[in-house]
Amino acid sequence: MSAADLLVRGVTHAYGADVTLTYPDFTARAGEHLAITGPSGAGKTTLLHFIAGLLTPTSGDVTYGHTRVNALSEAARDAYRARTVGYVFQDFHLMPGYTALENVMLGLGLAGVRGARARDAARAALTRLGLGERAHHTPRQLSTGERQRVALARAVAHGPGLLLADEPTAHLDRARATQALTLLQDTARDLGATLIVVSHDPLVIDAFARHLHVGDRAAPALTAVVA
Ligand SMILES: Nc1ncnc2c1ncn2[C@@H]1O[C@H](COP(=O)(O)OP(=O)(O)OP(=O)(O)O)[C@@H](O)[C@H]1O
Repeated sequence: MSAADLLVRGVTHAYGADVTLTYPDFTARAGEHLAITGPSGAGKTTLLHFIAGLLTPTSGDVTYGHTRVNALSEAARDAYRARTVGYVFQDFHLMPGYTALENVMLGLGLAGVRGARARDAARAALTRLGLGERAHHTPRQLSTGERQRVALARAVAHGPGLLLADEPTAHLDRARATQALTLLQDTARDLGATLIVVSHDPLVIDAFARHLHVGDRAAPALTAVVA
């Protein structure tokens, strides 16, 4: 899967009657790296969920290539996500009873890659991320940094065009955080994927040339600050 342009236009979202989030329009070109910043509660994770097709905004459009993600049926959104998106969740979301290899294979299965091909691709992704020796360990037997690398291996094994990461340095010390960030950026570059990272960590923000600021929802005018 090669990367395509991502367009976000006129997106708002209401969580019940109390919370309405309004987003700046922006475009991420194929293969671009973008950091989404902003205060806690501004709606950064929610925006990542729209892009991943995990959630449909109340109004507006999220378009990836020729796909209007918000207009897809639930089944089509699942298929879009499985084939097009690699998502590294803040808490990794690994299956505790499965080994690292099996966790990566599960993700590949969703993308339609099964059997020996899935095993080979999962092994290759784990090896590329320095986890070849840890493939048969379960998440509980792995360090936090290793778990994060398994989550990254699962996110990239199927060659997604869009790689999304939510607070990828949140659980790591500075040295590990730098390593994780470099890994994310290098992996995205190798894949030719568009990389979008949500973070309020200055380390992450400094590592990205392009930023999109999602403002506090109390402020009516939200602006995109694009370097
Ligand atoms: N399922 C939900 N139901 C109701 N409100 C929600 C739900 N999910 C998020 N919200 C609210 O929407 C707002 C935006 O949440 P979101 O998690 O997207 O923000 P964020 O910028 O990622 O925050 P943080 O930096 O603290 O993780 C918050 O006020 C949050 O409480």
